[in-house]
Amino acid sequence: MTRELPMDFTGGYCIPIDHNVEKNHPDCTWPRKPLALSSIMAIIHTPKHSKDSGQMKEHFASIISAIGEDLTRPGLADTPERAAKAFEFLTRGYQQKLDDVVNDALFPSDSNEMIIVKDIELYSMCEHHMLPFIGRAHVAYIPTGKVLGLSKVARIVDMFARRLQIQEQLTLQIAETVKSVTGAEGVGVIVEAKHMCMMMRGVEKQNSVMKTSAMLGSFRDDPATRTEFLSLVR
Ligand SMILES: Nc1nc2c(ncn2[C@@H]2O[C@H](COP(=O)(O)OP(=O)(O)OP(=O)(O)O)[C@@H](O)[C@H]2O)c(=O)[nH]1
Repeated sequence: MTRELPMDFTGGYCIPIDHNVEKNHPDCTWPRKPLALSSIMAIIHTPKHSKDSGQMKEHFASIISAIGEDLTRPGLADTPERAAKAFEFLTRGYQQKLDDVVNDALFPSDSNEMIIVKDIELYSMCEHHMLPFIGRAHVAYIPTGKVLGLSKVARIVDMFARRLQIQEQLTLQIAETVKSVTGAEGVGVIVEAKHMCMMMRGVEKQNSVMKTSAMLGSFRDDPATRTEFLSLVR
């Protein structure tokens, strides 16, 4: 079945952003035109959900009953509550605010050399099956006067990973956010991950790895910068 995914156009390539955005956003037309960075940031930093763990607990109880299990047996009695808590944790990115995540950890620096944070492990969940995808992110940027606290790069990765995602969107969100927070002249992000929806079910391929990248600013425009990033990541 061919499916039209809602698309956004950023930095020269298209990625799905959000099912509601395309319908509602006046800039989202076809053929696509670039969204202003402020619009992108507003979209990706606005949590669209408020948590309700009581409701989640009830829903998990319904799912357990629906698969034919006995909710009253001792092993399962507390499972709806545990599952709700786990799910809340796994999707906590919706509750996070960028300002809190960054916590003003931006420091003046004269460096204009590439900064890379490699091998940031990530745990996310595909929005199609709500099954995990697990992998690593490599994030690089070239600062222009200020650098970001090292841990904050990993926190930004987590903030977006801990939502229902597709890998392409996650990759771009990390890149756009690092760029907007640091004002970097360029940002490169590579994510490599294995998707449980392809391993545990469906096509059942155990060894395929998905690699996605987002190159912004000089990482996009300057082949030497991109090559340096790719060689350092390798
Ligand atoms: N591009 C992309 N696709 C993803 C990601 N996570 C899951 N998918 C894919 O989303 C698609 C959903 O396809 P559907 O045909 O609607 O669902 P399905 O019948 O469960 O598909 P199968 O997984 O092929 O059994 C599948 O091809 C998944 O592999 C992701 O991060 N990026």
